Amino acid sequence: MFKIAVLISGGGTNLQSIIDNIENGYLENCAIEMIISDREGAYGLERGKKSGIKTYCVDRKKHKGNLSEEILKIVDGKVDLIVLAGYLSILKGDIIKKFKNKIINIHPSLIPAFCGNDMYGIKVHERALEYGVKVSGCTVHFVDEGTDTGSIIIQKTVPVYVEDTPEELQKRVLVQEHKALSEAIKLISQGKISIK
Ligand SMILES: Nc1nc2c(c(=O)[nH]1)N[C@@H](CN(C=O)c1ccc(C(=O)N[C@@H](CCC(=O)O)C(=O)O)cc1)CN2
Ligand SMILES: NCC(=O)N[C@@H]1O[C@H](COP(=O)([O-])[O-])[C@@H](O)[C@H]1O
Repeated sequence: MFKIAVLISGGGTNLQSIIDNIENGYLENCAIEMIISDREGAYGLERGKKSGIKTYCVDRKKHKGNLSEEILKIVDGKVDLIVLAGYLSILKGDIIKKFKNKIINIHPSLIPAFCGNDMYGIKVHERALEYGVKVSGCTVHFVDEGTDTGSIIIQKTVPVYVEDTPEELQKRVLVQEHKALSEAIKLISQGKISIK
């Protein structure tokens, strides 16, 4: 069984898409071993509890200096892949080394556009609309020491309309995020991803 830890910070629709794709057999050899949030009250934790998945909260405020170390203690030796699904804290230190090319992230833009520090959530779509892009989308990439700098695995595009609000663009991109994330997990679980 290909074991996954999913890290979240908010509503957890990307997490839910993984749960659903395991249940419907698309991710047939995968299992979510645990869900870890960096903030209390993240609705993604409720999603996990409803599906009988072990949940943890490693609060980013209580663990200001050792957040990544605390997460490593939970996942070390227990999972094959760590999935950042709307996770808004930057991972640092040993976890990056120990899980080299075994941590992936979903970002709501076509990296290298609209990414990096302070680029998350609705802000990404606000910047894209301000810039006037005609195409946006999402990126699944490996996580390294930088922010949104790891090797790209999958990208999916969406059209951008001049009348779009940030919320409308976010909603259109989110549909593609849910597809891209499970596609990447499936390929990795099948050993079909290699890095040049
Ligand atoms: N080592 C890495 N850790 C993380 C990465 C990564 O690429 N490398 N990706 C992020 C997810 N992310 C973009 O996809 C991202 C998340 C958060 C931020 C950011 O600026 N966060 C703020 C705090 C926001 C909050 O807590 O509400 C900050 O750090 O000041 C940028 C990009 C996950 N981890
Ligand atoms: N840079 C990271 C980032 O912006 N992540 C974004 O947060 C949202 C979380 O939604 P969810 O909690 O419903 O999955 C998603 O759009 C995800 O791409």
